[in-house]
Formats: sequence, C-alpha cells, structure tokens
Amino acid sequence: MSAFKKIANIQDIEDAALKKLDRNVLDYYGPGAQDNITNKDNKLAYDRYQLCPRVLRDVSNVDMSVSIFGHTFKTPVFVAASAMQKMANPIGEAGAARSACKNGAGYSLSTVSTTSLEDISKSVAPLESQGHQSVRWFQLYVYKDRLKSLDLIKRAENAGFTALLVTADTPYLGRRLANIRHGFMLPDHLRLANFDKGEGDSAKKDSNYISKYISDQIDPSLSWKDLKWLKTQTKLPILVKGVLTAEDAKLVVENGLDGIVVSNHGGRQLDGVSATIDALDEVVQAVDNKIPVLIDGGVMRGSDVFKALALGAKAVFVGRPVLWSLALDGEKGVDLMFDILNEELRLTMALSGVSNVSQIDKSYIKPLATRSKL
Ligand SMILES: Cc1cc2nc3c(=O)[nH]c(=O)nc-3n(C[C@H](O)[C@H](O)[C@H](O)COP(=O)(O)O)c2cc1C
Ligand SMILES: CCCCCCC(=O)C(=O)O
Repeated sequence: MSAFKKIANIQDIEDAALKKLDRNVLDYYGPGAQDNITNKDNKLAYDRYQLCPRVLRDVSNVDMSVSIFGHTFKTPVFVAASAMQKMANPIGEAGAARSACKNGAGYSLSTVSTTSLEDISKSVAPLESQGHQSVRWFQLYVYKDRLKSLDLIKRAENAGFTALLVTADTPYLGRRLANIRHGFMLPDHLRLANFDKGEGDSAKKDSNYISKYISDQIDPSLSWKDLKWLKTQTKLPILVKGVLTAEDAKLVVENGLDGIVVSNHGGRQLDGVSATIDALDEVVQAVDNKIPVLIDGGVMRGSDVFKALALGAKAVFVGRPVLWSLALDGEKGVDLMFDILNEELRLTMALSGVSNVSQIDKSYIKPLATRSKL
C-alpha cells in the first residue's frame, strides 16, 4: 500500500508545515503565550457547540457570499494579519494576498510584514486586471511616534487598502515561553518591509527581539481618546481588533468606531482569557447590529466558520492556517486552504439545510452541555 497521504483538512496542512519549518520560526508562529491555554481552547471551544441541522430544504444552490462596508465577498473566510510571513515561504504575504483575491476573500496585512503595503497592491494588480476583486485591510499598530502611524495610514490609503484594523490587545507583548527560552531572530535576509532599512535593528540585538521591539515602539498608553483621534485622521473605517467583552464592545460603538474583531490574538497575548467563540455572543448582543462583528482564533474547519456565523459574526479570519499553508506550498498552499475551508463550509451549510449565509442563526447550533445523557 502506498504511504502517500493526500491533504484532506487544515490539520493535515499544519502537520505537513510543522515538518518543514525550523525551530526559530515554529517557536514564533505556533504557540500561544504562557501555558498555551487560550490558544488550545480557541480550537476546543468550537467542539463544545453542536450543529442542529434542518432537512428537506432545497440546498441545490449554496451561496456563501457576505457583504461588509459595501464590499461583497464570495466567502466569509478571511486572511488574518500576521507578522513576518516570508519566514514561512519566500512569497510571503503576497502569496496569501493573491490567493484571497482569487477566492473573493478579505485580506489583511500586518504592520510588521515582510512585504510592503505597496508591494501587496502590486502583487494583486494582475489579478485585478483579470476581473478579480482584492479587498485588503491594513492592521495598524499605534506607535509611540504618532507620525509613524499616520504615515502608514496614508500609505495604506494610497495603496488601495479600504479599512484599518487597530490592534488593541498588545500594549506589551505576551510572554511567549518558547521565544524566551530559545531567543528569536528575524533571519538576516528579511526585514520589516513597511519601514526604512534598519527598522528594529536595535531590538535585533536582543535575544527576545519581538518583545523588545514592541516595548520600544508601540504605545502602551493607547486609549479610547487616541482611537477617536485616529478616526479624525482617515476616511477609512476603523475596526478594533482584540475585543472580548460586552463592555468594550459598547465603547467601540460609543466612540464612533466602525467594527470589531473578537480576538485574543490567537492566544498569544493574555493567556487564560476565554476562547473567542465563547466571547462572541455577548459582543454581538452588545453592539445590537450597529456595526459588523468579525472573529478570529482557532478556526480549523468550515463547520467552525458556520458556528461563528450562527453566533452573529459577519466573517471569520484565519491566522496560523495561512502560515502553515504558505509553508506547505506558497500561494498554491493558501489556494488549497481556501478550497478546503470553502468546501467544508458549503457542505456544512447544505447539510444543515441553509442555502445562504443570512439564513444562518443561533437556531442551527446548541451548546454541548445540553446534549442528553447517553
Ligand atoms: C505568527 C503570528 C503573527 C501575528 N502577528 C500579528 C500582527 O502583526 N498583528 C496583529 O494584530 N495580530 C497578529 N497576529 C494575530 C492574528 O491576527 C490573529 O489574531 C490570530 O492568529 C488568530 O488566531 P489563529 O492563528 O488561531 O487563527 C499574529 C498571529 C500569529 C500566529
Ligand atoms: C517584529 C515585531 C513583531 C511584533 C509582534 C507581532 C504580533 O502581533 C505577534 O503576535 O507576534
């Protein structure tokens, strides 16, 4: 019998990537902060919800499209902003941006990417001229030096990015034990491409480069008044990334911001917080349909996406699955990731008896605790 194993799900992609990447990269990409509790629970929490399918409905056509800020996406599976993707594969962020564009999916780019904002736009331009639509959002870290952030915003606008995701959960970097134990270095041939050569060089001398970079550069005094001020500096919608409570969700609305990403940063910041799927319902209730709520963290299957939509998310970002897919096979790897997640979502919808995303609501899931005893 052949030992050949075809990739069938996102776990297979992850397993293959783990065999390919070196320790420096794996230590950075993989674990959550501290004891990895939240990172693990992000995934496990999805299994605590059961699906409640309806039958005998016409599911001969399933439409997975969603609309946010006037853009229609062919799928609610979006690419999360994660740093330094060229460590996974030389094509880096451009591979994920191109794949998202071909799949009609939302794309987000990290401030600390290894491909610049402008190069991302150039990488999707040939696809746009073939009729594909690229909707790209920029994840903004707010620097102590506000001019640095303002310059990034202007460049994002000029490069055709249409929304900002302001990361709110990282006034300091979470304690990532593998990086503390072994140190972390951005390989010499790579750089933080949104900045002049030399960005972060002083932090590079530190064995925990990332934590030093954040404490040197990112403003831990950031507060709601700064976000209100940011709103006056751009016409782009601003989503707050890293909200986990109803209280903060209400403040996002009260401060005139435009959207929320329910996120715990893939469990990489404060370990011990709830899984994002468990925080989603209270956030959705608190915003009362005034602004879109999106989610990330632990999504591995189309059925996870379905559960997040059932609890009121408009779309779902995937972070590490994109990195593993890039490591597996660059842009083609991310194409495979979209094929799998989209097919799994389409099938979950059809087998649940829904033919479009607007039909998915809480009646299609229930918490596992309500399962009758065997
Ligand atoms: C290696 C890595 C780097 C990340 N870099 C950033 C970043 O630069 N900015 C940010 O806001 N979030 C960053 N994130 C968090 C992701 O945007 C996202 O919240 C998280 O990965 C979602 O969880 P998942 O990986 O389980 O899908 C990063 C995540 C990973 C795994
Ligand atoms: C070189 C700076 C890396 C900043 C941290 C990126 C990030 O958000 C992460 O989770 O890691």
